[in-house]
Amino acid sequence: MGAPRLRRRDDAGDRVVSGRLLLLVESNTTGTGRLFARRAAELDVTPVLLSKDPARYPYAAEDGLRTVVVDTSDADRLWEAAGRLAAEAPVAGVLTSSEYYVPAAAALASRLGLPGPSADAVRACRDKAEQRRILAAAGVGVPGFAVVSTADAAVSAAATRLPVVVKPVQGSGSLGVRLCSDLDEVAGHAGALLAATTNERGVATPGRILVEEYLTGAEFSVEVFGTEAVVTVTKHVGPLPAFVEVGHDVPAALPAGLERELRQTAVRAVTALGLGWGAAHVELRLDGPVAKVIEVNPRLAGGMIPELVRRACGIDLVRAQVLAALGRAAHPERALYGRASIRFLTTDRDGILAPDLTVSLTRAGAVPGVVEAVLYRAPGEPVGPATDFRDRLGHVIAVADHPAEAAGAADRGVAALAGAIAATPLDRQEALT
Ligand SMILES: Nc1ncnc2c1ncn2[C@@H]1O[C@H](COP(=O)(O)OP(=O)(O)OP(=O)(O)O)[C@@H](O)[C@H]1O
Repeated sequence: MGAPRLRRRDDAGDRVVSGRLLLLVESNTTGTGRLFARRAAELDVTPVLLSKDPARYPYAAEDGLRTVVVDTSDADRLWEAAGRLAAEAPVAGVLTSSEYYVPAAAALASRLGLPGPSADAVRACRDKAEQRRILAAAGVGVPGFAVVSTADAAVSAAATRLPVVVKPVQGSGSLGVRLCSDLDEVAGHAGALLAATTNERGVATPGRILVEEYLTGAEFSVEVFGTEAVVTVTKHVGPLPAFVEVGHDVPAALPAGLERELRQTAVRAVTALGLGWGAAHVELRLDGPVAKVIEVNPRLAGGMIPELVRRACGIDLVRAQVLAALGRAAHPERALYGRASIRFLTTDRDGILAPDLTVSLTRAGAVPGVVEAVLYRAPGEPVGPATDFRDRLGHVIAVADHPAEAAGAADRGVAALAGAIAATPLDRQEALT
């Protein structure tokens, strides 16, 4: 890789490029991807986004982020791209904020001799069936599950367990995760999932799905860094049969015993999976007094959770993750004792966004405690009921000293934001004709 170089001018423009590069392999599309690049720049490292299609991330152009177009699903193409960049300036780290590219980033980091999680561990973890088997074998609580590759096998597995959750073995953002109440629904949904040959990133699907016992207890996540539980988060999901995350409260307000149960289970899960490097996002549901793991993501949480943790606890998990990738010590210590809540805007019916969104945004922003109100869609866009994270329309973040105040302010804020949803496209069409 050669010795560190002095600052130089970037070929692609006249931005100043620092002596070392942080390679970002693709990005998530909702929030933290942008923050990784910003934190890197704050640490005097130049972020470079490696992507098949950088246009997927509008923030890259908005922030003037350097991008390299490369087939990120091909390890050798990534290696060659890293080699070309290393000829310009030393590569100091490799990271991703995208669930889908954690194994690719880990493998590239390892090949370059840079810090990162075990590529084998993250690959196994990303396959929810494999993850379930490892956790069950290690005695970590998980819902009852069956791995199947035909709709008939899904029906057989569901027969004694109804209602069941039927879901892909790989995925993110609750895509394809559905509660099925009878065997016809199981057959229909399992058949639809198995018929899809590629996921939403265009990657081939494995031809297996999970049929799981439905846990009805409250849902939480524990944000783990290394093998330390940093913070526990209360999660809210929208109406069944989908499981769209519609809000988070940070930190969760819990009795000490329950907090301990969640934290210990999350750390045992991370350890059993051979993770323990950088951030992991562990989702759990209660089954009586016992915490059971819904999923371990071998990456930083999405859904703006890192931003809530920063606002409530003064812990910057994105910065910690970037520091870890650069091989620098990162100790996420709590520095604040506030509360932060987010509520996502969703709708239960077809509609359209108003031509002027500023009124609703201003009203939401004016709710005491609200620190951020955002809409993700343009005026006049059609909207409809949410089945996965992509159908969320915006969010409101509120902070306060007490949990109920932060949650109440976020609820009031998102209710104000809902004023942006107007008549259905059909009504509008009729009105226009
Ligand atoms: N066995 C189960 N019992 C109860 N709820 C479940 C179960 N499996 C999944 N869910 C619900 O569905 C949501 C999404 O499931 P899961 O985490 O497996 O999918 P995902 O696509 O990886 O979602 P995300 O990226 O949001 O974590 C969970 O947060 C939980 O609310």
